[in-house]
Amino acid sequence: MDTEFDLIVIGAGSTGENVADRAAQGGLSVAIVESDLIGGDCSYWACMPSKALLRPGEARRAALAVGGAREAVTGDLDVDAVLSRRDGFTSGWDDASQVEWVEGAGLTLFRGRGRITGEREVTVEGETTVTLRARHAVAIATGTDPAIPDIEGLRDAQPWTTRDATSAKQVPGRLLVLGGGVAACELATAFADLGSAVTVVSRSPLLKQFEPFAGEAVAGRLRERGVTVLTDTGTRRVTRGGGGVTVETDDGQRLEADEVLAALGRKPRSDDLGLGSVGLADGEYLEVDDSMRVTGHDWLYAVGDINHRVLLTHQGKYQARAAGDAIAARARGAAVDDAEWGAHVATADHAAVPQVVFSDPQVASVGLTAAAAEEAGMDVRVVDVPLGNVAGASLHADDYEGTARMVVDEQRAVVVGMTFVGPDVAELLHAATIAVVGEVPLGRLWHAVPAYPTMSEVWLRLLEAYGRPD
Ligand SMILES: Cc1cc2nc3c(=O)[nH]c(=O)nc-3n(C[C@H](O)[C@H](O)[C@H](O)COP(=O)(O)OP(=O)(O)OC[C@H]3O[C@@H](n4cnc5c(N)ncnc54)[C@H](O)[C@@H]3O)c2cc1C
Ligand SMILES: NC(=O)c1ccc[n+]([C@@H]2O[C@H](COP(=O)([O-])OP(=O)(O)OC[C@H]3O[C@@H](n4cnc5c(N)ncnc54)[C@H](O)[C@@H]3O)[C@@H](O)[C@H]2O)c1
Repeated sequence: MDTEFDLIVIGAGSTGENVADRAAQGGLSVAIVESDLIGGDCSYWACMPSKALLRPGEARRAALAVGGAREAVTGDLDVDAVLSRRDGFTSGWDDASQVEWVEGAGLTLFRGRGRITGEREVTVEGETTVTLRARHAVAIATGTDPAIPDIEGLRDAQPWTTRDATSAKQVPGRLLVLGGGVAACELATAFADLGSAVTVVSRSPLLKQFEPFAGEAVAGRLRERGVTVLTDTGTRRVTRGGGGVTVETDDGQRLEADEVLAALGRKPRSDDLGLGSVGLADGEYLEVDDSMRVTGHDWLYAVGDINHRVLLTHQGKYQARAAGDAIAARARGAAVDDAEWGAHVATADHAAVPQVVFSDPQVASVGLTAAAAEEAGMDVRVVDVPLGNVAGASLHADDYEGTARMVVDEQRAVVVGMTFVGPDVAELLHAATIAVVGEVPLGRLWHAVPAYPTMSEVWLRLLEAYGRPD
């Protein structure tokens, strides 16, 4: 068995697969090490199953919002059918098709736990133990685990994590969701759709990293649908007993449910990676440059969630393309284009990250919020328009409600941030991403004509509200 490769990748999630693939396409021999399912969290316990749980409720709501179609909706969701469709997306938590892909991509797969045991050396504990050596580089793409913070009784209560919620086989009658971030909002929406009586307990407003109107809209709709949303309320204590769970909040409320979901952020999967053997701290996120090279270690890369730049699948894969190409270029002794926006760096991580929250309503944003742009010292102008006034939106759904916000850097007259909130706004986002990444001057955007009657005409409303530059 070959044990020496140009590149060894630890972790075959969406990020690790892409680092390995790019490097292999660049002519390197690549080993990829995975201790669980090939495909990682996104395929089995995060993006795909969560969106599969959310989509049926969203489709039902979309039909209910259109007169004529509304009359055809005669029942609730079929929970078993929803869970079974979700199981289809995770292939029943079987990674055979991903293994086929790995083989087709020319990668060598080692199943087992990988640990760094020295410079350019990885030991894999699987059915047998094998020590691999890297001629050029090792890339860590081990992702994150759900964090269980030190809330009294929480760990002992064995809460559901996002992993349990996305792979749930049953729908709890009453579900308490702790947290107010993206996972909490999406999973509260999904389980409310599936019939749970849901209570959300968040120590801050919902979705606080987005424009304030986003979390307000999501909290408003959850409440309209009967979900109890407690914001600015911490959790004091959690106890499990008598077949259920009790949560006591900081403001003295006592909440009971059949299950509690801790959607309270993530922690790095780096506590058992052997980082100490090369002078790095165990259990921490890894600090990297824009080509994902770990500070002070020119042979070591950290890509995706594990570097904590942006915890999103598409951004991890973007980093992976840059890092895989950079590793291949450096191995060949070729030039590395690491200038801003170059081929071998992930510049967009800093100020042009797109994200969609698949809540009700959806939230789609890219770049900076108004507050973040101001904090960055920009001369900011904010333009808000109601999406419901756009012809395409009024056709899309009766009484369509939504908001679009454009954040402009006045000095450069370019868009630095955009947020859309409303039903089905996800697909509006990429045009905004192009405007932000391309730094398209506002005057030129007037020539990007949105088709009539689509929701994209909101761009025209935003430009008109801003005023045509001379
Ligand atoms: C509920 C939920 C929903 C989400 N939805 C979205 C979404 O809609 N869109 C989006 O962009 N992002 C979403 N995210 C975030 C997204 O899931 C992560 O950003 C993404 O999965 C990170 O990919 P990764 O490859 O870095 O890590 P992972 O996917 O976690 O992959 C890491 C892999 O490394 C393996 N591994 C770890 N340690 C070792 C070791 N020592 N040896 C061998 N193998 C090891 C693991 O088993 C795993 O397979 C969601 C997250 C959650 C929790
Ligand atoms: N659609 C998507 O793109 C999507 C969906 C889900 C998750 N994700 C990503 O996955 C990552 C994890 O999601 P998440 O929602 O778990 O993380 P998050 O960081 O978005 O939210 C964590 C929440 O937990 C709260 N919290 C943390 N510690 C707490 C404590 N001790 N007591 C009370 N509250 C506490 C925070 O205030 C926050 O509301 C995020 O980066 C997110 O962007 C993306």
